[in-house]
Amino acid sequence: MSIHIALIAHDRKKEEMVDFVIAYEHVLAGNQLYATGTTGQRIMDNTSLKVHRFMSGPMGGDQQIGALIAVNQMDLIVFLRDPLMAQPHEPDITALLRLADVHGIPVATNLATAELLIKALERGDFGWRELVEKHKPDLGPA
Ligand SMILES: O=C(CO)COP(=O)(O)O
Repeated sequence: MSIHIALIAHDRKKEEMVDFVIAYEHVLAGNQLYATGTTGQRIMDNTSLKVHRFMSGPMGGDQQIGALIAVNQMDLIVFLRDPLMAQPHEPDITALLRLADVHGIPVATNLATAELLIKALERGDFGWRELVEKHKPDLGPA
């Protein structure tokens, strides 16, 4: 199954993201990949993956990915956040993570969780979706 995956990394986490996408290129390939601007560029520079790039995070990229979550077009997010540095667009980051929680989208915010998610994806493990679906809030018109 091909799913929609967003890949986002703050500056001091971009090396981690590059290592991650190189290690799991075989799993990521075949899915629809999205990224904020600079992260997407780094991924394409270092792999043969094709990534749809949005704006850079501070310029609205997090919001663009949030908009895809809102219309049910995002299935999994790897967002390697920098927990040790304040970001000028912190409200956008919070909004993205909030929307992921509203819509029950799995988000990895560190490398360890990212590996767990990608390994589940590799196994084709989507059983978790049943319970998420059962407890989804009534979101009104689609
Ligand atoms: O700031 C970001 C996410 O909040 C990432 O943006 P870039 O990928 O453009 O660096």
